[in-house]
Amino acid sequence: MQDIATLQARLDELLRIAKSNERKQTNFQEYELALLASNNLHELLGIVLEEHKERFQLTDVTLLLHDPEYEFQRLVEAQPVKSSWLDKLIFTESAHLLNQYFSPLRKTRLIRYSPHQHAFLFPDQAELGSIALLPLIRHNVLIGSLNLGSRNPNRFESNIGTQFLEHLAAVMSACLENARLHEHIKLVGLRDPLTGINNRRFFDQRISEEVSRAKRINSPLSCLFIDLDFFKRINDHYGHQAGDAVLKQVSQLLNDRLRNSDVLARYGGEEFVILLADTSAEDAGLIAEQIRHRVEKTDFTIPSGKMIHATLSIGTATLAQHSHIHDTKSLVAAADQAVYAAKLSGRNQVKQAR
Ligand SMILES: Nc1nc2c(ncn2[C@@H]2O[C@H](COP(=O)(O)OP(=O)(O)OP(=O)(O)O)[C@@H](O)[C@H]2O)c(=O)[nH]1
Repeated sequence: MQDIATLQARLDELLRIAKSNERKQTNFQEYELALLASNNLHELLGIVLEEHKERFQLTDVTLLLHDPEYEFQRLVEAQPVKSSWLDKLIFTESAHLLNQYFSPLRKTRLIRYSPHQHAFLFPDQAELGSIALLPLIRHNVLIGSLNLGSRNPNRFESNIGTQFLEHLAAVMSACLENARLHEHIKLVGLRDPLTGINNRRFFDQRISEEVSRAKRINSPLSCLFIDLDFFKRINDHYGHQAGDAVLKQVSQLLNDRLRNSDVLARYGGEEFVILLADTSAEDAGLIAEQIRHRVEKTDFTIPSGKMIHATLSIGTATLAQHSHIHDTKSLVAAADQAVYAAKLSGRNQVKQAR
């Protein structure tokens, strides 16, 4: 009799566990479907930063993303962001910082919460007992971590199975990457979204046209490569929004200086390029010097309201008849070498390609 009762109790227990697992699985599946059905980055972030917590009865859910080029931040900031997300969406430029939570195995970690070690991942300062840190991996690269926090110290313990969580992390990584690419493609076009000026793709198309034209009418064509000096320091000292503000103001200043026939583009991060049609090497040098001087004298306003200074280095090159600079490739290469020479000679100066 005793045996049957024990057996029955055991069966009841197993049935209870099976039912609970089934509920869990359904919940995970529904959640995954919602992630997969999301249409854009903001919708996806809403699901992760808001729905996740309620659905799985957690105290806090945050997302840490590795964002060395500020791309995610820019895509997120392109639309209004709920203030409640600010403490839940964390960016880092440092792969090292992210790796330190997972290395070397990059496995899901179920651990006791330690304010000393984990406060960065949970800026809300909620009272947490245990946490799960899920590495988000895409194409073998650690792109971020999903951080789940519970007040209950026993909710995430190392002996609990992590299968569901690992599956979820894989789906979330794919969705994040997908949303990022999707937003990126929308922005690519021929304009640079930050500064509103032409982007490199536009420049690459236009330079071939300009070179053909210059050769056809036998007119000089000058190219200016412009690179902000020690720009990393601006980001490091004042934050990347300050760096962005300087980039915008520099593009405005360059734009104001040019004629309609000139071509201005953002070539890369803190690099700009200008094509000056019908402009000799000498005139290009004068224009470059004016630009350099104006930037040096400008008070750039950053979001904190502070005024800061910046300088830039410029390399100029001119395509002309009987010169070794005679096609697109040699023109770009010569201007690039000249700006490099300007940097080497101490920055905040103009160098002309020979
Ligand atoms: N804020 C901001 N920073 C950017 C952007 N694109 C690139 N950067 C930053 O520009 C910096 C360029 O750094 P470096 O290539 O080391 O050059 P630098 O500090 O300007 O030094 P020099 O060119 O040698 O004078 C990096 O820190 C990038 O993160 C952007 O769109 N916005």
